[in-house]
Parts: sequence; C-alpha cells; structure tokens
Amino acid sequence: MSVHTNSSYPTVRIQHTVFSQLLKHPPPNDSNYLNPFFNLAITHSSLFSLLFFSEDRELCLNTGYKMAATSASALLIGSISQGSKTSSLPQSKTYITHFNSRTHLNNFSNLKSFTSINSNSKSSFFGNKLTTTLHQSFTKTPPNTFQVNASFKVAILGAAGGIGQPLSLLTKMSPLVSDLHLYDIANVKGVAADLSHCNTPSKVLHFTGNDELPNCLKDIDVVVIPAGVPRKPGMTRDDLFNINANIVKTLVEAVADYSPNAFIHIISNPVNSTVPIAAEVLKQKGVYNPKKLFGVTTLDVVRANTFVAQKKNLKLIDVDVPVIGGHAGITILPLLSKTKPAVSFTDEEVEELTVRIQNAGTEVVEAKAGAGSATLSMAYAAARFLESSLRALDGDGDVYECSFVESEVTELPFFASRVKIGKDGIEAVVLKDFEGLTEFEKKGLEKLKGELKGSIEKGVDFANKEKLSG
Ligand SMILES: NC(=O)C1=CN([C@@H]2O[C@H](COP(=O)(O)OP(=O)(O)OC[C@H]3O[C@@H](n4cnc5c(N)ncnc54)[C@H](O)[C@@H]3O)[C@@H](O)[C@H]2O)C=CC1
Ligand SMILES: O=C([O-])CC(=O)C(=O)O
Repeated sequence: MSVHTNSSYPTVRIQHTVFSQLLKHPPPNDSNYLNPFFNLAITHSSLFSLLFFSEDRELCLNTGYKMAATSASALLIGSISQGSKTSSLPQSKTYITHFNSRTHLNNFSNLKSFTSINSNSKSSFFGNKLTTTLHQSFTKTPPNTFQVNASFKVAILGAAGGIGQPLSLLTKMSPLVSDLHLYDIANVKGVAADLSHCNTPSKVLHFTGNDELPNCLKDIDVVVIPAGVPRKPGMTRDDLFNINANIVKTLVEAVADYSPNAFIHIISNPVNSTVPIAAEVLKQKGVYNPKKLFGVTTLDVVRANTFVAQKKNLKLIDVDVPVIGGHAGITILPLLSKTKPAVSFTDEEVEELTVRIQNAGTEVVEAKAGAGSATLSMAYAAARFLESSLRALDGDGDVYECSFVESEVTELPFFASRVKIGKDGIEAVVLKDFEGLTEFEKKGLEKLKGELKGSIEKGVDFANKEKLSG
C-alpha cells in the first residue's frame, strides 16, 4: 500500500487485487456515467469509505468521507462521485474524490475504524475474505494518513421524531460535521443527551420552542427539516398538507431570518407542496436562492436502486436509477431505461418496478399499521443527501443527486431530477437523463404533470394566502 497525495488531498491506494471481489463491475467507459452509488459496507465499529479506481486497476481508498457506519452492521451513506463526468476513464488518471482534511479519522471517532474491522464478521457486506484483506490493509496503514475535516454546522428541525432521531445519529457520525443542532417541539433534550455521549467530533446542542430557533439556526450550513406528521394507512401525502404546511412555513420563516444562506433540505410531506411553500416564504423574506432549496427525494432513488438490484440480481452497490418528477404516487417516475449499469427490462418488469417504487411509501405505511411511515430508510436517504451536500460544500466537484427543486426542464416550476451540487448549491441539471426516454417513461412524464402542477399550486397559494392574512 502506498500513500498517494493529489494536491492537498490524501488518499490511500491499494492494489486492485485487494478489491477484485468487490468490484466485479467497474464503471463502464460511458461518458454519461455520472454517479454510481457505491454504497460501501463497513463491518462492526468501522468508519471508512471506499472510492474509485484508476484505469491502471489501482484503487483509491479514502476514509471517513462519505460514509457512516452503523454500530452493529454495515451501512453507509453516500453517493460516490467520479473524477470526471464528461470523459471516459483516461489511461493514467486516478479517480478519487477530494476532501479537505485536518482531523485524523482516528481522532474523530473511537469507532476505531482501522483496528476494529472484524474479519470474522458475519455482517460484513463484503464477505469474510475481503473484510480480512481490508482489515490487513487498514492495520498496516501508517498513522496520520486518514484525515477528515469536521467543519460544517447542521441543524435538524424535527430531530426528536421517527426520522429525526436516526438521522441525528447518522449525522453525528459524519466526519464532515462539527456542530449538530437538534430542534423539536417535543423532548429533544434527551435525544441530544443520548447522542452527545457518542465520541465523534461534532458538538450536539438541543433547542426547543420558537425562542430558541435563532440560536439553533445561527451560522448553520445545512438545515434539514423532517418536522411534521406522518401518514397513517388510507391517507395520501396530500392529506398531511393542512398540518405540515404550517409547520414548514413557520420553520422556513425562521431559517430565512437566521440562516438565510444555508442549504435547506425539506423532508416534510407533501414534498410536492412543502417545497413551493418554502420557496414562497423565502421570497417573501427576500432571501430566496433556488439553488439552495431542495426537496429530499433520495428515498425514491434508494428504493429504485434496491428493487432493481433485487429484480435483476445485481449487486446493490452497482445500481443507480434516476428518479424524476415529484414525491407522491404517480409523480414519482423512475427512469429505468437510464439504469446504470445498463440492464434490459421486459415491459412487465418496467410496469411492476415502476408501480412498486411509486407505492413504496404506502407499502411501509401499511406494514407499520398506524405507527407512521418510513423512518429508518428515510433517515438513511436523508443522511446520504446531507453527506452529498456537505461534500459539495467542502469542494467536491462531482456531486450529483436527484432532488425536487425549482426547475426549467419541464413547464412546471418545480421538478425532481438529477442535479449537480456545488459549493453554492445547484450548478446544473443533468439534462441527459431526459434524452431518449422510452414510450412508457414519456407517458408517465405527461401523466404526472397534472397532479404535480396541482400540488405545487396548492403550496404557492397557501403561502400567499397566509401572507395576506398574516
Ligand atoms: N421526503 C420523504 O421522502 C419522506 C418524508 N416523510 C415525512 O417526514 C415527516 C416526518 O416523519 P416522521 O419523522 O416519521 O414523523 P414523527 O411524527 O415521528 O416526527 C416528527 C417530528 O416533528 C416534530 N415537530 C412537529 N411540529 C414541529 C415544529 N413546529 N417544529 C419542530 N418540530 C416539530 C414532532 O415533535 C416530531 O418529533 C412526515 O411529514 C413524513 O410524511 C417521511 C418519509 C419519507
Ligand atoms: O409514504 C409516506 O408517507 C412517507 C414517504 O414519503 C415515503 O415513504 O416515501
């Protein structure tokens, strides 16, 4: 193993053979191959992330950057970016993701990522052989090699809830976060006390009630909003509008006042309406920056990737399906024809997968039988989106995620599609995803527009009516 330094960014390179079990499917030489989500597994008590590899078949391994490990089993968050999105892999270029680094990973986390990889772990996503190799690789790592930069401040509004709590945990594990502010109207003090015992570097503070919102939001880089009520069986997301519209409006007003430059991630449903509400509120406050307002639709992508991988017997870490439109029923439109790696589906498979992805939220609501909607997978998805945003803020130039944002790709003012995120927010929309759609996708796109338009207008009308009345 050798330490490879590119500019000021340290990475570790290891021979391809080490990961041959893992990467049986290298990214295709395809100029459109933008964002393979190599979600990497981690064994017990480990924290690292694996990245890309060069044409010369060496791999770049970097740590702690886009990954958080769960305490018990493998999990990571994060899309992995690619060194170049426009060209096929050149001969000598090493594909790495850059990250600023000041703090040693070992310092930030007593998860003891390198020495505690349990090569006998049954839960290893990689399997024992690979894990053993990883273990050996890590334990041979010279000190001071793995570094991370915990410097971003994140606020979670609704942090005591079903999504808020696991999201707070995953955020607490991010090597990029220095300050974690938890806000809720319910008992968030206990959540913060609990989390603050984890010896990861971020400082956890709790806030409750309107009076504490200014301090909660001061100097925050990313505000994540999962506050609001979840569905029960028989309800649509739109049935949450009456309660959640007000919650989102009130919270975004505070964000506008106290952290107007932050990225805002809206999770609260109905996303198709709450994002337009947030936009109107920010406009009314004179601080609207469409590049920094995101509706979180990552769960749709996560589900699409999972279901496609299951259906086609693909490795989960290989699969990437863009999902466009909105975040409710038929407005969720997976572009299965754009699946990476390229895979063919029968018409029946397309129909079945599309319907399953569109109804996946309801699948969870029904299974939970009145106890709420997706929380754990949502926290996972939100943490991935958060980590992507933090990477973008940290200067990674290759961050792509699907999100429901202000948009010009259709006649609708908001639309979910894959966007490139940079330091200042959205830099570009990946228009390529809209080229060469299948007839099924074209029909789906036309069909969703009516419902999506109605939901957007409902949000805009609400915000404007509230302004007039209040
Ligand atoms: N965008 C997406 O893909 C998904 C969105 N959701 C949505 O996320 C929202 C939250 O879901 P859960 O966490 O399961 O609900 P939950 O009821 O478990 O938690 C919501 C939390 O928000 C808090 N809250 C309510 N009003 C608040 C206010 N004014 N200020 C601060 N906190 C407030 C509550 O006290 C509670 O702790 C729901 O609207 C749900 O539909 C859920 C899953 C996926
Ligand atoms: O279905 C719900 O109500 C929650 C949600 O948005 C999802 O799971 O996609």
